[in-house]
Amino acid sequence: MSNSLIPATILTGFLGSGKTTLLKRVLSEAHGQKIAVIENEFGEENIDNEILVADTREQIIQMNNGCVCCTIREDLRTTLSDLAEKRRKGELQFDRVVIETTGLADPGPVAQTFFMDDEIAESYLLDSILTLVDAKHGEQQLNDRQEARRQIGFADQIFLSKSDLCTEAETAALLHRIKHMNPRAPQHKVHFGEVPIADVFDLKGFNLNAKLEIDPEFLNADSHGHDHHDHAHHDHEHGEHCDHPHHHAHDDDVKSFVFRSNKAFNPAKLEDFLGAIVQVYGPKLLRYKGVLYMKGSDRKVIFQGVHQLMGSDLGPKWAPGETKLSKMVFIGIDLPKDVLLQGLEQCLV
Ligand SMILES: Nc1nc2c(ncn2[C@@H]2O[C@H](COP(=O)(O)OP(=O)(O)OP(=O)(O)O)[C@@H](O)[C@H]2O)c(=O)[nH]1
Repeated sequence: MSNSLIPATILTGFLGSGKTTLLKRVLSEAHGQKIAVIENEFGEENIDNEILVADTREQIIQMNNGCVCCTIREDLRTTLSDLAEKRRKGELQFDRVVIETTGLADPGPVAQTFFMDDEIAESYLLDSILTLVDAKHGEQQLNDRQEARRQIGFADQIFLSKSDLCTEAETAALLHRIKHMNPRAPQHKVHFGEVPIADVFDLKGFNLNAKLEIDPEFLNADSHGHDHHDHAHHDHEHGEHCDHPHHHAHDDDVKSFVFRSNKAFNPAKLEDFLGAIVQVYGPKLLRYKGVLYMKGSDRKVIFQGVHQLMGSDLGPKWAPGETKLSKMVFIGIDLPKDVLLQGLEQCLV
């Protein structure tokens, strides 16, 4: 038991988005689980016994290779390493770790800490990044602050708080905008942090074998224009179409695009291309993930990454009768979509 990897969850969201509210709720509902919480700020409130709090100062260090996108949080590394050691020695018992970032934090260096430091990677498994968005102030925050937009781009799961303070139309518009920034993160409204624990833990956002879930509506909207049906239950004033005026009003720098093809990839070409891409665009790439159809293999290849850190693995076999298809989603800041799509196209057999 103590030898198994400790799951870690990053809880992020802009100032006042409801992180603490959600965390308290989760801690009170996590029946039987002991959760270590790491906060990168001092809370003035009393923390009960089950919660461990470590004071951590914001400090981002640059790694030797000089890549600005490959940073780890040294304070976090030390805290995680101390916690794991205490757990090994039996001095502390906990089943998982939640890291609550400050509202202005960039989740990138926090996430990378789990992949770039061997000692941390041997003790922990990053499960997911959860991003809270304030329904009332989110629109403005996304307009004004890149931190808020990056938090969306990194997310495995979006929680929308305070929708009780907004109209249905406002909420729908915000969720629509977020979906374009990050199509792979499911969206859930939360009322004062009320969420089923299954939406919070063991999401396997960084698991190479996890299925790639992209909202089919998004795929349709992206590739075929406006011939799809709109979100079933929202009574959008603009009817069936995806191109609401609000959609065009925001040209968010955090964007996503999807690559799909029925043709197989040439593995060597693709490896070269992706290697070059992450070298050049690493700082701008937030998250990317794909299920790949490779020539010469009867198995799926799964890949995913954060900034320049990319991992890939053999997945399950293509099932008999299953349509072989590559599907990749890239989420980043001002990515040159056309260059990347054309480049990928050229890696096909
Ligand atoms: N109306 C409403 N208020 C909420 C909801 N969720 C949280 N709040 C309130 O929003 C305020 C901020 O919530 P916090 O949980 O402190 O937010 P936070 O993200 O931890 O804030 P910082 O740590 O300052 O970034 C508090 O007053 C909460 O009670 C919600 O669903 N609806």
